[in-house]
Amino acid sequence: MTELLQGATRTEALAPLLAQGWTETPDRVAIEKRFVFRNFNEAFGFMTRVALMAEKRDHHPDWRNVYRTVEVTLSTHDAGGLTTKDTELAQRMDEAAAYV
Ligand SMILES: C[C@H](O)[C@H](O)[C@H]1CNC2=NC(N)=NC(=O)C2=N1
Repeated sequence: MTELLQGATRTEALAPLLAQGWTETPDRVAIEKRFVFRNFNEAFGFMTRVALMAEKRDHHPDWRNVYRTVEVTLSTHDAGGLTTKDTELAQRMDEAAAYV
């Protein structure tokens, strides 16, 4: 199982993501972000790219799509919080969102 991010390692791993619009959930076991695209086609294209990536990594987002917005929450369930699987997927999602 991937180790929980804790202490200074956690702070360092989260810093760039918080600067890119990710926030910690109030219970601190997950990070979340709302992506807003120009239209549904772009939103669903993003979800398609991320879905393939998530399946390859066996690490999947909790997400909700309404028209052109996609709300995402990331955590590692079996670790009970945040791991590098989440911070890495978050970074890849930001890259996928920029590719529209
Ligand atoms: C059995 C399988 O590896 C696990 O259920 C995986 C699948 N995808 C997952 N995705 C996420 N976000 N967290 C997990 O803990 C997780 N676990």
